[in-house]
Amino acid sequence: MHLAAFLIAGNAAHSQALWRHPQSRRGGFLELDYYLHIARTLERGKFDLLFFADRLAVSTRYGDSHLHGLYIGDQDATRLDPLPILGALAAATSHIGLGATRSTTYSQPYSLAREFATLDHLSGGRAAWNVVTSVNQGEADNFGLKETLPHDVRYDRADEFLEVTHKLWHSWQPDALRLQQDRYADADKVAAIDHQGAHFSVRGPLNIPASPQGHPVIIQAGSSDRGQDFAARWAEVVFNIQPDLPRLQAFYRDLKNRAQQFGRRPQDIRILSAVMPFVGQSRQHARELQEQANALADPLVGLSTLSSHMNVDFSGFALDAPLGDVQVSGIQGLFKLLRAISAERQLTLADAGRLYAQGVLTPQIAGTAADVADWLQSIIVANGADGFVISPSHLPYGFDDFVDQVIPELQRRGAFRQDYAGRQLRQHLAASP
Ligand SMILES: Cc1cc2nc3c(=O)[nH]c(=O)nc-3n(C[C@H](O)[C@H](O)[C@H](O)COP(=O)(O)O)c2cc1C
Repeated sequence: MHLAAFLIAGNAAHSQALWRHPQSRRGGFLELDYYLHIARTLERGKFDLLFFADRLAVSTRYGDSHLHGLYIGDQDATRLDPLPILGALAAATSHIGLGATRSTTYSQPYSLAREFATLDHLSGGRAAWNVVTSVNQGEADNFGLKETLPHDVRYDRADEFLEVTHKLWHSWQPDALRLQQDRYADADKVAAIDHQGAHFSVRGPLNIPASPQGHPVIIQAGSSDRGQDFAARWAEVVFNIQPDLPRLQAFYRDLKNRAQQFGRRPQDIRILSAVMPFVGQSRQHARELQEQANALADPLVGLSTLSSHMNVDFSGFALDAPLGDVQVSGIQGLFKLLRAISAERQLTLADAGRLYAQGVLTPQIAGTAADVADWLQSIIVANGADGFVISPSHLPYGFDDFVDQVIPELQRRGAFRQDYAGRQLRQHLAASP
């Protein structure tokens, strides 16, 4: 079983009520020690990695203005840049993987290759990149685009982006740097990449020597058909959000098969599914924790976040009517899922907004440590996932209960590592307990 921790360097996580939770430290996301506590707790729990999701705009789709999202504190209201935070966490940890989101639509390959090569050197081989193509008009507005690129064009650009960054990361042979008095580097072991493509023209080489991992671990979370092809070609870790076992198994089977179509082995991709655990001393206590968190979820916050994710303004839709079928250019996989759940449970738009605010459809598990461990293991055994993205309901202490209660239970069962076998992230992902 592999475990990743889901973080946003801001007021929310998957739960958009996170900042309103009585146990959350409001404004803590602006302070370094907030992240240091989280990272040290997760490393104590032997997590494979922690990673920060990210977005490059406040929500501006709901009501075609930023006022609503900021007034009520939706998922995109405030986000620090995750990479400087990871640099600080690299100094405070020694084993846990450190992942950050960067957009292929609003970055340049050369600068992004430097950011992650730098992190990989400074962390001793623990860097990971969650590759996104970005989803909404607010981001396009911040980067000079009249409108967001069409969905599949974003992925075509992303494919070329990954080709260029991999060429750059490997433009130095591992032993090229000599640091000798008479020879700084074996220059003939460092090659220009001379990339000329539809989207990028990059000469290279990178001005950073080969890093410990060679290149960062590549993470992706697309769930559309095109998104899954992209993942099958490039991703070593794939995140997904699926509400039940049949959907988990279908996604797992499909993606593992796609990997083989791209000449890769099924085990080359670790599929981690998002889950939000509520761990109690009793089942009743756990349910109370879950109800307390969910009661803080405001339907209009969820609709503001939904508007941002789907790049559609839901402010004009009737709250008491079902969620209609609209063409979305954002996270198509998630919208399809929300429509299916809304139909199954006959949700109104307000209900769907509340559900979305609770956790962006991330399934919630409430129970004792043994109950949560049972559920996690049942998904692994049923080939629903290779592991999980653990999503917090509050921060900075939202992972403490899981690390203090569920990890020891999983370790006792032999279902999770007792300790790290190596120092690098790719080693954690290769190891099975
Ligand atoms: C667990 C998870 C985390 C994600 N994190 C981000 C993120 O940080 N930033 C972002 O723009 N999109 C994020 N997404 C959305 C996907 O990265 C992807 O951009 C989106 O699913 C669109 O792809 P699709 O149309 O192929 O589904 C996330 C999705 C999932 C399931």
